[in-house]
Amino acid sequence: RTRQAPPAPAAPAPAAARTSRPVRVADFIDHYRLMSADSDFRFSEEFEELKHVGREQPCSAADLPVNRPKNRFTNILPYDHSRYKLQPVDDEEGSDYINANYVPGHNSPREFIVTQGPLHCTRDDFWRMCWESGSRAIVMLTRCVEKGREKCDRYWPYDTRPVYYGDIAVTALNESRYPDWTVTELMLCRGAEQRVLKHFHFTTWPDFGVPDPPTTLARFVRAFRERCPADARPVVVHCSAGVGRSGTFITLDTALQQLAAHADCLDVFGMVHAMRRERVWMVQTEQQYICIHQCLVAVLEGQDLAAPP
Ligand SMILES: CNC(=O)[C@H](Cc1ccc(NS(=O)(=O)O)cc1)NC(=O)[C@H](Cc1ccc(O)cc1)NC(=O)OC(C)(C)C
Repeated sequence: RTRQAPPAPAAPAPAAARTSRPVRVADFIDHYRLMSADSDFRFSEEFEELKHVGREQPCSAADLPVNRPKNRFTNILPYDHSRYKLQPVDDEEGSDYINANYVPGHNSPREFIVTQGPLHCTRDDFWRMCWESGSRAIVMLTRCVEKGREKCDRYWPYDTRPVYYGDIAVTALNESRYPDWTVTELMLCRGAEQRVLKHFHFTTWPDFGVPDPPTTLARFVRAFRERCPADARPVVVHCSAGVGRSGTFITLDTALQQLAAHADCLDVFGMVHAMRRERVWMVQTEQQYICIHQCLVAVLEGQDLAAPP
């Protein structure tokens, strides 16, 4: 009787894609040196692992014909499961739609509402989102025009005269200008209700790039946290597409709050992985991913990153 060969061992299951890569704070500076060696070779490898995260999720609302004109870019659409929904208006199809997603931060799984730079035709929806979400802060990370291209509508007043966006009146109360950002206090009025909202506008961050020097971003994050209302309401964050610069800002803000809370580890990979499950391409470029690490190294080295007074 011929002996049958034993069955071949089952092929090893493919290594489950990692969702986190925590680094001990005590080792972070050495970790940065290792990752950046050989022209950032290991940063490139790690960033590449994030490429497809979340991309299998549907964006059916964004794809509706009535909503297509509301998207600034054809390839930056909000996933259905995490999209911000406006209060529907009567039975108007698409009236609950805006290109925006909830994204987690240090303080809550829905700490941020990340959105595209408003279009002229969506700026009333943008203010409705700010009002209905109860937000008390907007972080803007693009200029309205960059290299001759419109990146974002001028959706807030140029001076102190009130401007209506739909049924919401917005009035600029005061403005503080610094070399790399401007903070404006805005009064919002809807019916008999009034509320103050702070607008933090970073003005020197080139699209697809990083601030120069990168640590300017850490200064801005500090300035934002020092002046942001300390409550649980969502912070609205946008750039032009609402993915690259917005994701970079949120990741650094989250990591700096973890350091301030004396965390033992930092998991930048895990933060970006979690954000990309909620919105596409959060932290868009490898340089932005490295910039986050450079800011964290500067903070750990004790560099003076005090925000301006
Ligand atoms: C590389 N550029 C882009 O992908 C931008 C969207 C985008 C993403 C991120 C950022 N940076 S930001 O998030 O930091 O603001 C700006 C713009 N998309 C477009 O320009 C897309 C074209 C495109 C590019 C790349 C791609 O893989 C698929 C389609 N163009 C486009 O949507 O054209 C319109 C505006 C006329 C409708």
